[in-house]
Amino acid sequence: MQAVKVGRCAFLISKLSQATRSSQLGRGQIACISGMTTASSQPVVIRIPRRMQERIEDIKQMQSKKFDRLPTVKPGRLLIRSKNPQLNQSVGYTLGKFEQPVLTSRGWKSNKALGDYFSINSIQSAPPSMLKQKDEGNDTASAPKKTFNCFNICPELVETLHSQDIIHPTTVQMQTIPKILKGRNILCAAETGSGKTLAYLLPIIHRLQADRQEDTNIRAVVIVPSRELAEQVTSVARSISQQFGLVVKVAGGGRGVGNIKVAFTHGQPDVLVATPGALLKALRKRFISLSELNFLVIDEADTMFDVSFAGLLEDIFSHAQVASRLSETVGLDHKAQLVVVGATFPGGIGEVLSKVTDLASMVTVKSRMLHHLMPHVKQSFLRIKGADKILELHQALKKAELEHKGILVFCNSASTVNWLGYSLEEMGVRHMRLQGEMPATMREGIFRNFQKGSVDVLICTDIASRGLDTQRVGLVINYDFPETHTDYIHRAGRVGRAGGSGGGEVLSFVTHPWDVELVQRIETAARRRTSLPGMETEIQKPSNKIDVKEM
Ligand SMILES: Nc1ncnc2c1ncn2[C@@H]1O[C@H](COP(=O)(O)OP(=O)(O)OP(=O)(O)O)[C@@H](O)[C@H]1O
Repeated sequence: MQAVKVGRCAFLISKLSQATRSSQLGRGQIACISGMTTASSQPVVIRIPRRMQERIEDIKQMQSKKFDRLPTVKPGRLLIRSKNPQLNQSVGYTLGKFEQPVLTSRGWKSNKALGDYFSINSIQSAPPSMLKQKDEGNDTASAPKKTFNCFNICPELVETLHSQDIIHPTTVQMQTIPKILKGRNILCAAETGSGKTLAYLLPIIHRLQADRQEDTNIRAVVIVPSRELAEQVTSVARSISQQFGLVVKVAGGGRGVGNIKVAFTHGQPDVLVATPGALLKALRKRFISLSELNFLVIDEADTMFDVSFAGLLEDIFSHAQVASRLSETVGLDHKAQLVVVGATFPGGIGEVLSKVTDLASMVTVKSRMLHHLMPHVKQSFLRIKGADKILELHQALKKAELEHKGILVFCNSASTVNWLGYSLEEMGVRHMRLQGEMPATMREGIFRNFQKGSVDVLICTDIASRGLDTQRVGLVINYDFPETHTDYIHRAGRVGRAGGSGGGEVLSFVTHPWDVELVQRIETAARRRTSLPGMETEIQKPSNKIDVKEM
């Protein structure tokens, strides 16, 4: 076969296209096209492999007016269901590396798109964190799932978990618990609802009960961004530590120094769960000391390292000694083991951490699904006018009413929460409201009552999106579209949690042109099945090298 110049090749391919269009060639045949070379007058034969013929066919279709894109629908379930069925995408369709997905939301900045919608369907029933983990050696379907006994933690702890119907560790627990037990500083990054709270509390309580001491200072501090989360973590910690006589106390801000002091009048707790403001007040007033601290946990790391808290956190770090080597965590002058936990990790965290510990000492546990859209939760997006949101919301609430599941309605500001509350009141929708500008006394107990099922609808700001365990929530509604990827991930993460009954659903109203870019990124990530763009961090996968070496 002779070589053919590029220009000539293009001519021949166009000839081939004509040939295939007029059905002279069947798909799968090898195409032979004859031309004449100028030098020898011999015919040139180009053999076109079947794959290339198919590609040419696809490009032809794309260029013709009938189709403006490659067909993305295959037999089977749909991953993306759009108002325009031509933009549907099947679960079985995989976008090529360089193939640009055609987005339903591509024209959504224009008002012409009003009324358009698409859904990202759930493609599995269980959360990824509850699936069997291949890299833990359970890579065959027949291998039994591991239980908490595999960590060699005290049997009473395992029994308590059993009584709460918690039998098999989640993937993040499998990786995190042994590392904390070994005394490592750890950065644990795993998707929402994957069981991170027990991943750090279990090894901490195990170690504290094994090393019981009388009349000591606080031995473990957990710092969280909100009072509601502090109460929640306290309740989990108490449920697993009471049997050992360990004392767990909570200190939340907004209720004055007197209130914080009360928590320490009868001695120092073994474990303190606190918001940064309350903890700092307790430290400055010398109600507590962190001199004998064994564990310092920063939960919801992205919020805690955000500029609004970073200053407080640095101040707190100045009261504690954080270990930089494994050997520093034992002995009389031991330093604290640092545990940093979160479901989203934007960049910049390393900068603050490097001021308190040797970054090389931190072992990283990063879940495969970090910053991914949850595959077991249906997520719908509705492009509507701002004025229509209240009616759409009312309709969605009516539809969900029969199921008696909890519904979270997220707004971007406290004033919208209040306004929406009044509007729903007029419509006769029973609900509660939770936002950060409420006085502490008013805020007290709202989330607990919602969790107990006193009402089904909670209208809230993002203070309810971080860390709160919302097993009874079946629907999250973004009344206001979130401003950042992280807010979207955390809000959506209130449904489909480990140990819950099912996937749940997220419904987002998209009203402003400036919302559309984020919608497009979410849709792109869904179609490509990648993590959300713009969420890449310096977090590395845990490496065996770090694992075996001393910190
Ligand atoms: N191994 C397990 N088996 C079953 N359920 C579990 C297990 N571990 C934790 N859970 C339950 O899963 C739910 C979510 O756990 P948790 O609140 O710790 O998640 P998280 O990863 O901290 O989420 P977020 O990122 O939103 O803070 C809780 O109700 C918890 O009791």
